[in-house]
Amino acid sequence: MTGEQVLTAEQMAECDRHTIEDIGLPSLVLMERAALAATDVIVKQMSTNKVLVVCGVGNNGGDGLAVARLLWLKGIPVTVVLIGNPEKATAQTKTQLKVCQYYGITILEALPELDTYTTIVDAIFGIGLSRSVTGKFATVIEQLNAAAAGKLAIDIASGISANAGTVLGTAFKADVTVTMAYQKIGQTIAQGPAYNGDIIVADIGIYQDDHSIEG
Ligand SMILES: NC(=O)C1=CN([C@@H]2O[C@H](COP(=O)(O)OP(=O)(O)OC[C@H]3O[C@@H](n4cnc5c(N)ncnc54)[C@H](O)[C@@H]3O)[C@@H](O)[C@H]2O)[C@@H](O)CC1
Ligand SMILES: [K+]
Repeated sequence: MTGEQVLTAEQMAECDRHTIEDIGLPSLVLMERAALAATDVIVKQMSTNKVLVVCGVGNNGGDGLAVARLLWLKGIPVTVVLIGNPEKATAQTKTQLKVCQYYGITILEALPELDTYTTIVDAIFGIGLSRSVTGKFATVIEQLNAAAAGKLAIDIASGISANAGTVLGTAFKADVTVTMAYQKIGQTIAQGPAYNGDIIVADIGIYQDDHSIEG
């Protein structure tokens, strides 16, 4: 079903759309499955002494906020940094933000001192990255890269072009990437492999050819 195929950002976005609009699986269900998959890898493979989840305001950030909540509910110390204007967040990400606020998870607007964090989760940009990373986003990514913590990227290392595999300005350097449904072509070419770390493809219920699936 998933695994071997490699998709462009546009193909992946079309698969997302098809699953949500044509099949009818709610977007928040897919986001929850993405977050459960990433959380599982964090718990099994990363140090959970103190986790920092750095989120943008797109749906990649929504995945990150859901991960933060799932870690929190397991009793793992977690802090969120939200970069970007929350008023511009997607509907799903606004919902995830509200839920994190309900649980009293600390949500910062700027990076804290990174020395004590054992794992950093990158949920800044996913396949929606559309231009070069500059300004505060670039500064944050460079500071994260300089930290000693283990690093996990959600879907794709922020700053890597999902189609070309090139670094768009600057990019997060992950030890592990949990990518949703299919690898993106940019993870397999150019600088992509050097920034992914180990790739884990998570089956979250999105299939490119769902008519060929046998029950
Ligand atoms: N559509 C869905 O239902 C699902 C989406 N998923 C997640 O959603 C991600 C895609 O979400 P989106 O399409 O919302 O996009 P992203 O979350 O990847 O990023 C889009 C946001 O980043 C901004 N942006 C793009 N390039 C920028 C730059 N260089 N500097 C500053 N801001 C920049 C855009 O204006 C927008 O606000 C996937 O990678 C995956 O992590 C998963 O939750 C699975 C289901
Ligand atoms: K990311």
